[in-house]
Amino acid sequence: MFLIADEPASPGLEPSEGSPPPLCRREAYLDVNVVPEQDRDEQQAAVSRLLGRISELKSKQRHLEGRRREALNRILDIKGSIRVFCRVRPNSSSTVTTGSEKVTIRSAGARKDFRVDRVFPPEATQEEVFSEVEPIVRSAIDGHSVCVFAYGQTGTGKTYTMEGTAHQPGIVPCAMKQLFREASSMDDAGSSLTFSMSMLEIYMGSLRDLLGPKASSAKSSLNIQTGGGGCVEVEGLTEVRVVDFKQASHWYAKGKRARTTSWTSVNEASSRSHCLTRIAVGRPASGGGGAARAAEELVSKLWMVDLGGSERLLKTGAKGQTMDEGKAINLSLSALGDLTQILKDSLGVGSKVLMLVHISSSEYDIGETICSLLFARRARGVDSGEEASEELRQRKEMCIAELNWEMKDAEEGLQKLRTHLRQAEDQLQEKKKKLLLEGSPPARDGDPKGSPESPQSGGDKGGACRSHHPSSSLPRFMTSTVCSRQRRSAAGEVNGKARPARIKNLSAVDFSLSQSRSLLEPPSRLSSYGGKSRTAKVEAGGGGRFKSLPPLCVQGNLSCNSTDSRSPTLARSRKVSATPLSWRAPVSLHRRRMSDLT
Ligand SMILES: Nc1ncnc2c1ncn2[C@@H]1O[C@H](COP(=O)(O)OP(=O)(O)OP(=O)(O)O)[C@@H](O)[C@H]1O
Repeated sequence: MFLIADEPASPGLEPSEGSPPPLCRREAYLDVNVVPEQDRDEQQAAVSRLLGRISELKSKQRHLEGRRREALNRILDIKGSIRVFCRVRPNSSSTVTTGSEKVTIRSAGARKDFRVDRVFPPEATQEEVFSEVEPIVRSAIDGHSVCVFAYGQTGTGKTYTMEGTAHQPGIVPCAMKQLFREASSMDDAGSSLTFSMSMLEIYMGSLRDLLGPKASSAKSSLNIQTGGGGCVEVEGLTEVRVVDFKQASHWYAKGKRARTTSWTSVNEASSRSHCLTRIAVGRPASGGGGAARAAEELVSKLWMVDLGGSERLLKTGAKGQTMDEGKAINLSLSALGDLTQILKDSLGVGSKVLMLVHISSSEYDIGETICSLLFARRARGVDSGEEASEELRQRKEMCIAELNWEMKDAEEGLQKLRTHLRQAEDQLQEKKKKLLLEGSPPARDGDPKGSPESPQSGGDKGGACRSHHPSSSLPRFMTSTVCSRQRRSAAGEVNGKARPARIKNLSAVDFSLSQSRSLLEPPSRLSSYGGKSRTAKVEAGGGGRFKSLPPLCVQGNLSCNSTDSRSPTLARSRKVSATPLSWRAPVSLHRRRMSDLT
């Protein structure tokens, strides 16, 4: 059988009565689309070989993606699962001086140093800030839940850092862009990821859905529901599926418009609320288990939170008050108390928390600046000025350098693999086309050899909804006191068992616990701090998975390996029934108490 070059490819086409003249047949024989009968088997074999090659490349790709992911996760573990950065707002003042990990406050002949994980001086750009945040955001793609908080005195640049401007985009838009970029570079695995977005604010004690239809954008009653496995859902919260950065930006702009801002004497566009942007990254649950199982998704959440100004009440609500450090810290803890219930499934084992503390360098703001830095110290889990020994720091740095190398190596390997994969897939398409033209169906694409496990689904996915009780692993600065637990148990939460909960009860309890705790503590002063060092954070057991690392990395207290078996995942489809009660007033409750004190 011959096909004529200009004719449409019609499998099984036979020469008709008025067949073309011999010349025409001869031309057709020279055409590239013509596959002589005897070549068919060879073509089929070539297709099979290509399918095998593609399968092999994909398997290597999964392996390298796994290596990259593990290396990143270990880097983040070594750096600490709760990290604190400090950004200093541009101001012409010498009260605050900065090093790469140190902020120094000078006032009235006194001086105090505060250590954080990274300092961004006034001249730091948005790109510089995001470059440090980026690995943490990336781990959301890898299946970990991530919370990024901007905290600090009003007017110090929290919204600037999180939202940015049209020309200087902040963390939220940059993170959205990065998530989609990462997903698109992951080929098959990336295309199975889903992204959905929600925005809410906590305003005057109520939750407001910022992406809801106009009618419901007024104060609405959203309930916090805790599923059996500890998964937290805000019932009724709008969740929009987004497929690219453009869509995500559109919804983000809508949410920002709905956010309540108003004028205060301190900041012309002061945020009067905590604004929470959530991007839920969904991936198919691995492990088979039939159609029902396949329909399930594992979800990790990236929360980006712009907290309301930390001292507004003291400065604008209670004018003329002398700054009291204890009260200010108390207020900041209370702000986080607002969020405890909403975020509790994203703050446990395996999750990454980043607190971006914003300070002003002005002498006038020194009280709030110190409060913010004290809070940063507390959040970081370092109660004393003593830091890890120089030796330990060096070991950490060595380990991180090795793991960075490992990650870079894997990324380069992935880059090459992608090129080979593209080439093989192009060749396969060519071959298939030819076989189709020939009239014989090409061999079916088989699944890649080996397990079709999604690269994101294996291993420790502490960030995806977990079946352990999340409150058992909340960061220390968000955990409850004995007093609050007693009150909580009186309110009906028995033995920490997860059960449907309304935020009204728990949030109010968390609030008062934070408050009572700080009020019981003596006000902090520049000179006296005591407590534990942070070295325990980098002590990770385990070994053997990074055998190529130098001995330094696996000896002593510090290991590049960390395994965590306590992070089973929970499919998002688990939901609990609605409780038609709204929650209200923890903030206003708190404010009343604060004003009682002032
Ligand atoms: N690093 C910075 N570089 C340039 N401008 C900044 C920077 N930080 C803050 N600003 C500017 O300072 C002003 C106040 O910042 P912003 O609104 O972000 O403060 P905020 O901490 O979010 O305040 P509030 O808690 O009251 O909402 C804005 O005009 C912002 O553009």
